[in-house]
Amino acid sequence: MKILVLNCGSSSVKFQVIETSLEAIEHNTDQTLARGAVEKIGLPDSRLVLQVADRKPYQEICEILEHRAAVEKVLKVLVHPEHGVLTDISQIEAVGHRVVHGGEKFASSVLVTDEVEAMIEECVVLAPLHNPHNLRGLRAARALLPNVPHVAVFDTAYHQSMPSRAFIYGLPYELYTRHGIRRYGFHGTSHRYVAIRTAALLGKPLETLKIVTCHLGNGCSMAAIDRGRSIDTSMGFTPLEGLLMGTRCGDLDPAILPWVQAVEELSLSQLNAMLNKHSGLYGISGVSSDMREVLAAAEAGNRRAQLAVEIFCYRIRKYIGAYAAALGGLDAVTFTGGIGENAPAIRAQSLQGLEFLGIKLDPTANMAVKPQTPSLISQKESPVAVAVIPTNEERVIARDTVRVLAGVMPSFAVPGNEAPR
Ligand SMILES: Nc1ncnc2c1ncn2[C@@H]1O[C@H](COP(=O)(O)OP(=O)(O)O)[C@@H](O)[C@H]1O
Ligand SMILES: CC(=O)OP(=O)(O)O
Ligand SMILES: [Mg+2]
Repeated sequence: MKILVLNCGSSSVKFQVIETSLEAIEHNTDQTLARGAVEKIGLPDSRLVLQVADRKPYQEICEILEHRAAVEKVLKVLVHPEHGVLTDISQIEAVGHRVVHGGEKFASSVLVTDEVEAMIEECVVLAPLHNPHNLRGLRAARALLPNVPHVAVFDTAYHQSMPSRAFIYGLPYELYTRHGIRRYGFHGTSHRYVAIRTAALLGKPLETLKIVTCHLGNGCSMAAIDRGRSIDTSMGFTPLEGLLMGTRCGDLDPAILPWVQAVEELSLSQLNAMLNKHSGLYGISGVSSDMREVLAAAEAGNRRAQLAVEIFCYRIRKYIGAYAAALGGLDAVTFTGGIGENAPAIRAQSLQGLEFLGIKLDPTANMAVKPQTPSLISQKESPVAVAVIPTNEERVIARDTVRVLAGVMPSFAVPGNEAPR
């Protein structure tokens, strides 16, 4: 089946066309036919980029004002006689959508109906920065491709297996029962995919492994995966908690917030912007939110850039220790995401001093990791394996679309793990 995968952000629509099937999933032979993005939606210099294997990337600058126009543009370029990969739009048999927040309503990927769309709308209050854009893309695609099934794949669904001790905060319980304030966790499609690929790389059944996965991109999160199930994760009610990120602060003392708000006379939206946009690597280094630039500045002797990198790695190390304890043991640590896959110095520094846990990094293998190649970077005799696995959230979305349509999509909910309502 040819599946169109859409990941709609605030100012971008990322897309892929993936050829997959139940057989392809089993043999890991799915194929990406095209990938691309519409970026800078709403600005006069919006652009469309399309990459097709063995062809020069195609780019077009054009004014695209909103998400529906962006999705329309994507469909148009996909059937373009010269640049496209499809002869006709009817070749798209289904559409898979990334939806960031599914709340407690969705513990699995689902076929989109009007009722499901309304339930996703109800989750907008939980993720005001992500869900409205996802929903806009979903609606546009359903309107433009009304005759094919649409499937929603949630960042939060995989973490619905967490036990209540991991997802309830130490706040008045009514905040949970009335407003759904709890840890949800994000990047679930990525954590799930790299855990499965880690088991395959080790040649061991996933059901026997305790794995800590580190998704380090612009947003960063870690998960403790016990025999294939997420039992804890570092992001929380929103994608702000946990690790230090490009522009997000991660863990902090919540009492800082009212204090800073008062002393700096900030509005709520300014406070939100401070936490989400002006913190993290960028806020500490003052250089950039991009790890490559922060590393270059650190290398050149910039003390604040060095400190930002140190804090970034130290926090990963703390979470590895915490999750080894939560899991009651550790078989593997896996790195993924733009930083996790491409920055050997960050991997090495994050694992520094963890030999006592059985983590013995092979420095040569760590330096030798090739792009887009699953690699083992621990020493042969290391009790804990360390892996680098390229993530592929779009592939999971395409696969889940096939699974949902075939009626073989599992639920990640674990009976007994719910909290009293
Ligand atoms: N070679 C590299 N060395 C260090 N960091 C890198 C490298 N390549 C990419 N990155 C970092 O990866 C991050 C982006 O990760 P990515 O997973 O692509 O982001 P997104 O979450 O937007 O998908 C940026 O901080 C970028 O600097
Ligand atoms: C949920 C989240 O943080 O997503 P991203 O990493 O794409 O920002
Ligand atoms: Mg990402």
